Amino acid sequence: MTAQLIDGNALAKTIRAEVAGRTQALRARGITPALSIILVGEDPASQVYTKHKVNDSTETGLQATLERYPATMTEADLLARVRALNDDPKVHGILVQLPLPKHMDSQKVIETISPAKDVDGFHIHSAGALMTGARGFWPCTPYGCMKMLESIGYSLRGKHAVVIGRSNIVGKPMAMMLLAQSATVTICHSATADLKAMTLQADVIVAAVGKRNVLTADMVKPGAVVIDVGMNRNDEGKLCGDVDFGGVREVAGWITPVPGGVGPMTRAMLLVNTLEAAENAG
Ligand SMILES: Nc1nc(=O)c2c([nH]1)NC[C@@H]1CN(c3ccc(C(=O)N[C@@H](CCC(=O)O)C(=O)O)cc3)C=[N+]21
Repeated sequence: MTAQLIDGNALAKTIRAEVAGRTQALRARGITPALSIILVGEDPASQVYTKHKVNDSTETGLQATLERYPATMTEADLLARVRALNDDPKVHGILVQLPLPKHMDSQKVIETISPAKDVDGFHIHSAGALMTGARGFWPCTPYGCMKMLESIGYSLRGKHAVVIGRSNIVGKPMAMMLLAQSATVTICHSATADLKAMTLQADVIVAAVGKRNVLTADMVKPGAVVIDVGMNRNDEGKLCGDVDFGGVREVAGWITPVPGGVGPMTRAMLLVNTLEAAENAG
């Protein structure tokens, strides 16, 4: 049996349509949701990603501004720019594209963003809110994964979810979101002794490592839901995830593709967070 596909492009489109409707309603009240994106340096992937985010925003009726600065920008100047955006009532969301040049302390930059405008959900305030169940912005990638599970009507209660990866932007917040839905959650990482023993017990597997073929067919319980957060290139230069898609799709019950899976959902949830930042302000 071949797994059913969870189509991130299609779901993201539905979410964007909802955001567009709510944005229109806000604009009728004189508030235009506005996102400021800061890109420092010339990283080609970052240039593509930020352009995508601006286009998504514009097409959905939000206002997005891309500010570009040279890699030689000082950290002090960047912090000053972030503070100015914090103080600008017309700006509802602030996104500083990562990675930043090496001479900057990314965490310090993120902590300078006002939690009310932290639409990436990377601020410690947002992380703490997620952990305690308080209101706050959820990081877009794991938030998008939760929406994908919701879209197939999947109940996490009592299920075993295995998250592979423990980053602050995906693995850890993903585990918190799954836990909040009453899943039993295991977080695996590079020091996990027997990854396969863990994943074979999983009803849901989220692969968020950033390495090809972290999850292969022999590691998956028949019928499991497999969510692939990876964004890698294969030997032919084609985009691929962390999951051996061809093999795993023959075992899993549901699977997300790369491209067209978690990536578009990440961008859609950024729009949702920005809209909600504007709704909160209005
Ligand atoms: N402050 C900050 N916030 C981020 O959210 C952030 C960041 N920095 N730095 C880089 C990563 C990466 N990221 C992606 C989001 C969507 C796709 C995406 O839409 N991918 C498409 C393919 C796009 C393509 O063709 O390259 C897909 O999977 O179908 C990819 C990558 C957000 N990031």
